[in-house]
Amino acid sequence: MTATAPWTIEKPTAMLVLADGTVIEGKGIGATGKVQAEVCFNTALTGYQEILTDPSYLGQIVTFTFPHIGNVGTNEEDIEDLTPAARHGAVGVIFKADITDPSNYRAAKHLDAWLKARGIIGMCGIDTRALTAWIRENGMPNAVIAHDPSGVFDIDQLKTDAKAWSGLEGLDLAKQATSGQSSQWAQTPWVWNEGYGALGNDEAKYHVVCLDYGVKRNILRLFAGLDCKVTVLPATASTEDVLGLKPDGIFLSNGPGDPAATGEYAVPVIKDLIDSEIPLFGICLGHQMLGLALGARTAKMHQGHHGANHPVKDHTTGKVEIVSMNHGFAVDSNSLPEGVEETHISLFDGSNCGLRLSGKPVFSVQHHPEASPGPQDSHYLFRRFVNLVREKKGEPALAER
Ligand SMILES: NC(=O)CC[C@H](N)C(=O)O
Repeated sequence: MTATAPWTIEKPTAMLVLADGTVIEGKGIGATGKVQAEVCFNTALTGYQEILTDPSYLGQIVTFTFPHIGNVGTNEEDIEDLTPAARHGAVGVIFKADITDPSNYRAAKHLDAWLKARGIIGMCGIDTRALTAWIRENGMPNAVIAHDPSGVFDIDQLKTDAKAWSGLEGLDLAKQATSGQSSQWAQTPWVWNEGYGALGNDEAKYHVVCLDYGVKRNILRLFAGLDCKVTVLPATASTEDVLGLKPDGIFLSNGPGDPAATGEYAVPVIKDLIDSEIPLFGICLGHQMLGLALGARTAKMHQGHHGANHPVKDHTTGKVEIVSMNHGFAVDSNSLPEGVEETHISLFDGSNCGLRLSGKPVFSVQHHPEASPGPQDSHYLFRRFVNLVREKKGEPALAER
């Protein structure tokens, strides 16, 4: 008797077709249909629901290197996008193993049903190690993922679709991922056995304005946990919209797509905000856009950084933090103009992970200090930001760690 590999598919109901014509067969899961996107791999062992709902993944298909995804089901709490109805997040997903029935006290829905409801097209039963190795070798490919329970696919058409997609480079997705209207945020971080809390109006000492390019909820919660009420503004907000709110601090959020493609509407506003002398903090896309506003360049990476186990060094303290990452573009360290200091680097490849502007309360990081999912080593960056606000008000600094 010949052993059958667990990923052998008798009747494929899903296809991943890469722009170079590679065809990978699998079993369809989640929503049906087809979508063009870039494939990236994520090495996190936990937190699939937060990953899939991170708006920074818009335009991407995530292949998880961890083989068993879905074991703890899904719930209403672990969603990261501000407007879940708009479904800003990953558009496709790839797992090695099929999804098992959930086993967790927080599970409210099977991952397969949740993927269907959210419109995420998926496939399982493929050798995700081989796909990951392919991406490491060749870079993140443009592709089409298709799921059809009939098992009938027009492969030539899928190849044409995969080739025809112009990719993430030059693509502005921040305008699409932004919540598009102003809103208030006061929810504080999740606490074991208690769930999420709320910051009362009289407890809010500071007011932070967040420019939303596709913000994750846990970033806003960490601000609220440090006595900051947050006003979230759309990506296209003007300098006057921001300054009119008289913020104590300004935050530039994470988000999808190419930072350089936001140059026309967002970067000029960020330049004005730097001049305002109000403490300014950026994360991921916000970091890249701040870099552009300061005169640096950004570039597409080969395989990007997506995971929850990346070592990053903070030059300002000499400490190494293990962080959550999700980016496919990066600020080119060699392009940092005078007066802009590189504060953090990736210990995987030396790429830029942070900057600050000398003489101004302005800094940003490439990684995701809010974690969600991931280690919480970088939470100190939120205190670093609040300390800039406190310094301006003549208040003593909080301990960073
Ligand atoms: N997480 C993010 O904000 C991602 C930023 C940008 N879209 C990138 O891929 O590099």
